[in-house]
Amino acid sequence: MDRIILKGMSFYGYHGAFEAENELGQIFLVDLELYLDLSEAGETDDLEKTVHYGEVFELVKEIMEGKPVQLIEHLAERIAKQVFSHYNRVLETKVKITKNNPPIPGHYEGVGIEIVRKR
Ligand SMILES: Nc1nc2c(c(=O)[nH]1)N=C([C@H](O)[C@@H](O)CO)CN2
Repeated sequence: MDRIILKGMSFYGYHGAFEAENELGQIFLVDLELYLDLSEAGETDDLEKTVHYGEVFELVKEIMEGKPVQLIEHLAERIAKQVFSHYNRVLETKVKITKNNPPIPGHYEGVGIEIVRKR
């Protein structure tokens, strides 16, 4: 299916299950895919016939820079719900959230989760 992709969005937030994370904060990376039919927008060259990815960025930013929660799963679920409630055209969404520097000793590129939700 066609999709709109928002890749490597980066936000500073205070989410986490540990107190240190809530106090110091850290960078969260978000990748988002919206599955929808893009043929009408392609045919007509009309922004009204698709989803404006700039608006979607603002929606994600509000959640990621908003009230701290414990789990990145909860952030991803909130993003998926907001996408569906704002954009009827979107049939499915994939949300990936990564922390590159969580307070976990060891060597790794990052830790994260990915969810796929259908309307
Ligand atoms: N599945 C998850 N596991 C963990 C999370 C999370 O959000 N989802 N969070 C933490 C801590 O906040 C982590 O950043 C530091 O250990 C632990 N595990």
